[in-house]
Amino acid sequence: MSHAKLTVENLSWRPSRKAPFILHPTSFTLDCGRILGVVGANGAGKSTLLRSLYRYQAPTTGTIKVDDQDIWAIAPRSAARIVAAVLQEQPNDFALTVRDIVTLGRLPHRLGFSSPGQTCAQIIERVLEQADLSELADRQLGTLSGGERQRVMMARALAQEPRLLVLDEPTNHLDIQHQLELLQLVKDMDVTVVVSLHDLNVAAAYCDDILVMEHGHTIAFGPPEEVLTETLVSGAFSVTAQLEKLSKSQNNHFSFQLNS
Ligand SMILES: Nc1ncnc2c1ncn2[C@@H]1O[C@H](COP(=O)(O)OP(=O)(O)OP(=O)(O)O)[C@@H](O)[C@H]1O
Repeated sequence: MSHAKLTVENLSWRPSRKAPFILHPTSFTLDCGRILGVVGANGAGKSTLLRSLYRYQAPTTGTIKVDDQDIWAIAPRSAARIVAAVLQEQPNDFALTVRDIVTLGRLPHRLGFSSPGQTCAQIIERVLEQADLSELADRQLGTLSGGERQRVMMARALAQEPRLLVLDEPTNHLDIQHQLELLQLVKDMDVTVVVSLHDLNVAAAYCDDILVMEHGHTIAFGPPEEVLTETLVSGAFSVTAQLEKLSKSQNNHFSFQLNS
């Protein structure tokens, strides 16, 4: 895998010509290998932004470039060699085994209907191990827990060897250990990442940059310590946010109260 620079310029989206914009024009640059956390209240437009980034929903305006390649100007198969996604919705290929599903991640790299070669098999075994799935490799998807399935989707995306990885709330369904392991895996990978997260403390701990959305607008972009202030977070989430330094870890930590 190799990471890439992501350049988003004037990106917007609305469902139709007469409909209001759900994503208002947004521009940002994410440097090679950085992790961008996208945060915002329910309905702020996070998934809408991500859908254009993983080439599912065509932008109404603007461009998305991974290094110099405009992902909406190339064929879907070529784009699938550059961008991979892990989504909230999980597939229902219940009869396929974990290894079958992870092997699907290699499809964009295969010629026609050729069968997977030795390099491909090595990549699959490596990502199964990275996602702590080696022991489940021959189990059918339908027999796995929600958290195990989520890790399978992560392994499939890694098998794609993307330069940009887009994750829409990837820690849903995961217990604390597997949440931390998945985020550490993301951090250790040689790939540029855009991830939507609801937990601001997790976002601050694992992301290099944060993009805050409110009503379809990008209201802040930058390193967590600059962006995630009490005032901005309180406004974006309509709560009273309090930031304190934890005495043991010295990490910044948000706590929240309903506005009185
Ligand atoms: N195809 C569509 N047609 C009309 N409205 C849409 C469409 N897709 C999304 N929306 C609306 O756009 C808004 C933003 O949705 P989006 O899913 O991007 O928000 P989100 O920040 O990901 O929310 P959540 O945290 O709840 O997942 C929501 O009000 C949603 O109902």
